[in-house]
Amino acid sequence: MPRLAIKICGLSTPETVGAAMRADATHLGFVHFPKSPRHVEADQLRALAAPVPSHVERVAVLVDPTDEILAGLAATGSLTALQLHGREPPERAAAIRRRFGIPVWKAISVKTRADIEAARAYAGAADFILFDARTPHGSALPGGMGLRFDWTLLRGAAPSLPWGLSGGLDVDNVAEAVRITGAPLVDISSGVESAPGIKSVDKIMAFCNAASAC
Ligand SMILES: O=C(O)c1ccccc1N[C@@H]1O[C@H](COP(=O)(O)O)[C@@H](O)[C@H]1O
Repeated sequence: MPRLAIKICGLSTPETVGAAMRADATHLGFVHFPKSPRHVEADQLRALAAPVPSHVERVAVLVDPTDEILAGLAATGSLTALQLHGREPPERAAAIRRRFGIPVWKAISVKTRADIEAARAYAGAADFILFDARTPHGSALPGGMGLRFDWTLLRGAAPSLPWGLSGGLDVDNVAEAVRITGAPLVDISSGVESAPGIKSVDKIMAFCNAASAC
């Protein structure tokens, strides 16, 4: 069976990037969204990603980004994927993929089974679907709030693209999440923090150990 892929998201310091690499995370995520406590500028992202070996994926997390923002990030030459975490429709995802030549992940906010079905519209437009919990109306952030959705909604869903699970994962629930959903990738941000935006080396290690045992 292929190993479970692990994405540690919202990294913003060399120490925690190092911890994620030592813990064998397969994907590192960098948030570029000024409202987020995890926001990193393009130069910071480039510096953080510099020591990361090429087999470890580097994913930028964005919310309804303009082409100008995307051009600045693409110019770092550091990224292997763009995670669109806003309201980008399939046409926008496809246009971004075409223009920047970087694989596109689309985050889908899930509350009901219909949300999971809606992801099918991204076949041919995006490369990967990330199912995340829907944040309450009026929230400051569309993700990274430690909220989970009903994982049983993914039972028998057979998504039309490669996919992963995020939203409210932590060291104590990751095994159950993978058992219920069969997710090939798990993505975590606030579950490996000691406070919003402050990643914990110990929590990163513990989460990766637990996920690797799945
Ligand atoms: O983490 C953020 O600040 C963030 C901001 C804007 C969009 C997405 C964001 N985070 C993503 O949300 C999911 C779930 O996070 P959590 O584990 O529930 O805290 C994850 O993919 C983050 O990349």
